[in-house]
Amino acid sequence: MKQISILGSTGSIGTQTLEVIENLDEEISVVAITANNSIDLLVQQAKKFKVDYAVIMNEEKVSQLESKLTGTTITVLSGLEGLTKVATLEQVDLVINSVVGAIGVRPTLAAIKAGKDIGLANKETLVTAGSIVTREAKKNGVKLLPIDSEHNAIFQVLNGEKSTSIKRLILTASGGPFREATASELKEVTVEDALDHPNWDMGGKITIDSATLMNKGLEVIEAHWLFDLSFDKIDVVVHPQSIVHSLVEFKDHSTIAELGLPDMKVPIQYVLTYPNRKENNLESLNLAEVRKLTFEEAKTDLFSCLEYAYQAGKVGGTMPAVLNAANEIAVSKFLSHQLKFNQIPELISKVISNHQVVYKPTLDQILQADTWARSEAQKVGDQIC
Ligand SMILES: NC(=O)C1=CN([C@@H]2O[C@H](COP(=O)(O)OP(=O)(O)OC[C@H]3O[C@@H](n4cnc5c(N)ncnc54)[C@H](OP(=O)(O)O)[C@@H]3O)[C@@H](O)[C@H]2O)C=CC1
Ligand SMILES: CC(=O)[C@@H](O)[C@H](O)COP(=O)(O)O
Ligand SMILES: [Mn+2]
Repeated sequence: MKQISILGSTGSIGTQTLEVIENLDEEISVVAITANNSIDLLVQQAKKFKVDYAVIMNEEKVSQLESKLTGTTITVLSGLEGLTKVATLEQVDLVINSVVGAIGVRPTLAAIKAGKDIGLANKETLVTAGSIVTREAKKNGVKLLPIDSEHNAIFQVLNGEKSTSIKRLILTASGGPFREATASELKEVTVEDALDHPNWDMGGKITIDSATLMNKGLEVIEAHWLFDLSFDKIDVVVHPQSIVHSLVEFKDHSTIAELGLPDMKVPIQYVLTYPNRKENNLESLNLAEVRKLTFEEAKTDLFSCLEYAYQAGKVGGTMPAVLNAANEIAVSKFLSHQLKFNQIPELISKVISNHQVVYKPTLDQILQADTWARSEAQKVGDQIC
């Protein structure tokens, strides 16, 4: 039986992972689950899935969690140490990383060094430390199985095909809720408007990233590392229906895509059962009902985050970590009404232009750049709002 740890079990991907496991015609044992603050949901999941470990990131909530799990055999752990411990447990075969943000870097690296395969939803880990994560994965013979819908689609299309056969990848983007907005309308959008994604029901941070197109920018960098391709071979096309999850154009001009209804349970299940496919009760795609699949260019003049991500990716070194950290701060400021929507790219642009890049960085240098960018972003945020 496959044994797994789920980092971030209380989030959008985490809860859907548990739902897939519950409905799967294959026994998967959930050994450990983790949350940041959501104690009640964590306790409910821990009891239902009879886990061995429940981890709470926020150290202030440990005693609360302990008291709610009194009388069970579940071990309570906390903080980054707890996350790292459950990512490296002897009995675990696969670690699902569905936390949000660069906080996922250390547990992912620890899991890889312990020889665990990774089901990776947490794109910020690859954006921040892709060079080290992919190097260590190769060295330790572990699989990085992408959960992110576009990368999962490409992974399925490639199915072991050599990267030298690829002409280019084409990542699809929904365009987000402001695909048709003008520059002046973008200045006035609210948090509520930005959280209203047209096709996907996701956590707050990624939903804002989709609205700014930073999500697609992060995904371009994620694809660079996962599929070992230069940035000039990774394109983005806006596809408002989110039915075509991404495409690969091969050298011979065959272009192959993976299609489906927008439902993350499909890529999650593929990762859980990989390399096998299992029956499920999800809905079939009915193209006659969908009727129209449309495609258009991304408006990088209005959504400059996508351009900044390409630039940061091409510069390399510590720059993508800085882009990511600045974005994490900008999004959290926007969500707490301290920044306007159109100030998100402004803040990121100022932070990346103030950064002194370290090329071929060590993990410590990457994490230092991440820390620097967070504090710089706070300063810039205070100046511009
Ligand atoms: N949702 C989706 O459909 C998709 C998501 N992704 C990626 O997957 C990742 C997760 O996204 P999503 O599930 O939407 O996010 P959510 O915000 O819904 O969930 C995040 C999870 O991580 C936990 N968490 C949050 N902050 C921390 C922290 N500082 N330390 C440890 N744990 C933390 C949360 O705990 P708590 O509940 O206590 O806050 C929660 O369990 C992101 O990287 C996202 O980009 C990729 C493709 C699709
Ligand atoms: C479901 C998923 O993979 C998200 O990353 C999704 O792609 C977000 O939608 P956008 O295409 O709007 O960024
Ligand atoms: Mn995606």
